[in-house]
Amino acid sequence: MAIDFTKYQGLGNDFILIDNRSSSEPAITPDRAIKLCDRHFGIGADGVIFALPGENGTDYTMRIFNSDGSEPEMCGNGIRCMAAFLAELEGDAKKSDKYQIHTLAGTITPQLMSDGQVKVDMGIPRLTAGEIPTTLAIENEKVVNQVLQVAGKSWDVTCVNMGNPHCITFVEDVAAIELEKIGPQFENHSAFPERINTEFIQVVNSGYVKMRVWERGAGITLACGTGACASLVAGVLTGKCDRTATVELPGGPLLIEWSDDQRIYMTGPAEKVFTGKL
Ligand SMILES: N[C@@H](CCC[C@H](N)C(=O)O)C(=O)O
Repeated sequence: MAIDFTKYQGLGNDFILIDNRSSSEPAITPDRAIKLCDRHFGIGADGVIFALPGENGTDYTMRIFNSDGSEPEMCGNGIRCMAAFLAELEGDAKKSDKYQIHTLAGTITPQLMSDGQVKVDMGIPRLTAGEIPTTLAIENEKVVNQVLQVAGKSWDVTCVNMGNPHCITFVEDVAAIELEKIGPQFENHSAFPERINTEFIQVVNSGYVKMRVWERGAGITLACGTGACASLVAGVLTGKCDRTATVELPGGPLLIEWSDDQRIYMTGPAEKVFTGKL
C-alpha cells in the first residue's frame, strides 16, 4: 500500500512527516526509517515523524524515529514542522492555531503565529542528574560545570533534560570544534546511560550565542530545537546568558525564552519542502 509523505524542515533540521491519524501504530518500522533517511539511497532526512491520534485528552500524538532508527522522547524542530503539517492536513476544518500534542516527554503545545513562525511551549526543563540521566553527579543534584573527560581532554559540561537529554559545553570558537571526531565520543560516553545530544556554545553576548550540535541518533544536524532550549538553560545556570536569547545555529536563528513561569518557549520557522509517495 502506498504511503503519502511530506518533507519539512526547520532551520535545515529535516524530517519525513507521515499522516498516521488513522492508527496508533507508526506506519513504518524503525528499519525502514533508517533507509528512508539515507541521503544517498533514500529520501534523506534527520528523522521520520508520525502524526498519530491524540492520547490523554490531547489533539494529536507525535512520535519520531531518528535517522539511526532509535526513538527519542521529543524533537523541538520536529514539533514545529508537525504543527505546520497538521494545519495543512486539517485545511478549512482547522479550529485553532494551537495544538496540544502528546509526546514521550509529555504534552507540548505549538502555536502557529501570524508571521508564519511557530512558537512552542516546550515545558519545564529537568535538571537533576537522575533526570538527565547521567552519573556525573549524585541523583538529585544539578549537573552544572562538571568535568567530563572526552578525547583526552577535560570539558566543563552542564546537563539539561528538555524531554530528551543534553550535554552543553561553552567554548571560545564553535567553528574550531571537530564535531565529527568528538561528537560520537560524547554521545556514547559511559556517563550517559541513554546516550546524549551534545551542544557546543560560543557566547557572543548574553543575548546572542552560536551553537553547533552533535545529535544522539542523527549526528551533525543544521539545528536542534531541544538543544537550543537546553543551551539557553545552561547559559542561565552558569551566569552566561539572559533568560531570553537568540541561538544562532548553522541553519539559522531560534528565539528562546526561559519564562518566569519556569517554562521554555521556542520560536522559529517550519517549512514544507515537497511531497511524495512511498
Ligand atoms: N533535532 C531535534 C532533536 C531530535 C531528537 C534527538 N536526536 C534525540 O535523540 O534526543 C530537535 O530539534 O530537538
